[in-house]
Amino acid sequence: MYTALTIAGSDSSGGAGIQADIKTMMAHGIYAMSAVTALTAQNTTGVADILEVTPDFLEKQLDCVFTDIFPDAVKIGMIPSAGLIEVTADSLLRHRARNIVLDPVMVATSGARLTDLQAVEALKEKLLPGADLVTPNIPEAEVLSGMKIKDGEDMEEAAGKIGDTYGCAVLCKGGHQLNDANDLLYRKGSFKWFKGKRIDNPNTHGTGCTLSSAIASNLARGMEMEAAVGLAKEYLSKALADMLDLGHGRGPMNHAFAVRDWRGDAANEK
Ligand SMILES: Nc1ncnc2c1ncn2[C@@H]1O[C@H](COP(=O)(O)OP(=O)(O)OP(=O)(O)O)[C@@H](O)[C@H]1O
Ligand SMILES: Cc1ncc(COP(=O)(O)O)c(N)n1
Repeated sequence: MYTALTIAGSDSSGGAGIQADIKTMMAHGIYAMSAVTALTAQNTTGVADILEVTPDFLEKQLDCVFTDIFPDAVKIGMIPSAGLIEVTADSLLRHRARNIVLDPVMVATSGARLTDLQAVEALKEKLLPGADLVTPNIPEAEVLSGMKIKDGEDMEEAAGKIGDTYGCAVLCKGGHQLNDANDLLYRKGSFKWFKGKRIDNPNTHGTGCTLSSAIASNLARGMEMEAAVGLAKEYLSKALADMLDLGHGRGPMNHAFAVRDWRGDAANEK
């Protein structure tokens, strides 16, 4: 059995964070494990509160996982503070973690800040250099590259800057563009565009978490980076195109499309 670990925050509404990661990994046939960085009280309309774990407790979770069931891939999502980032980076290095996919979560779809400003600096200094792939959306790529992004050419320049500065592959996600949903992979000096048709669904809560967990799941199976990204984008598009509509705000996607074969019916029908 292939295994993966998510290091992220819990989303009480189940659409993003640890919950989205585990659903995605399960749908990929991966044994999913988690190290929780924070509890969030949130739903589709916003984040009511955040309760961080202590760095010491995060370190213990990571030690427990790595010394027992070594993960074939690691997905990193929301880490709210610099102290928690430092512990994570040290632990990944100490345990020689592999296939590390870093989603540099900063702000939720609902607009709430999920990480403080010192955490962004620690992310750059400690986590990016050890990651195999970092997956910023456009606003995050602007923060990491220090430049404004208006079009595809700017995405290429920003992804190149981030990749060359931190020595990792970069997937700049285009979900925040108006007309299409094209993502750009920069790796070892070359670019590859993953074209996506924009799906007319406002329920995009957790798209970034889902995409990065799907990539980590594919890497855990031993897939090459390009194939892993391409297949992950296909999974994300299918989950979004299923048009699940839950909650009063920006709702989650449907991972259940992937288990319909087993159920023999539409798992989301009520
Ligand atoms: N309306 C859409 N139609 C098709 N694909 C989309 C749409 N919105 C986002 N995506 C895709 O979803 C993935 C995540 O991209 P996005 O830029 O939304 O990341 P994000 O902002 O980190 O996500 P999150 O909503 O979790 O914060 C990308 O592959 C992107 O192309
Ligand atoms: C615990 C947690 N992690 C990540 C996100 C980002 O996801 P989104 O931008 O879709 O709200 C979130 N809202 N909550």
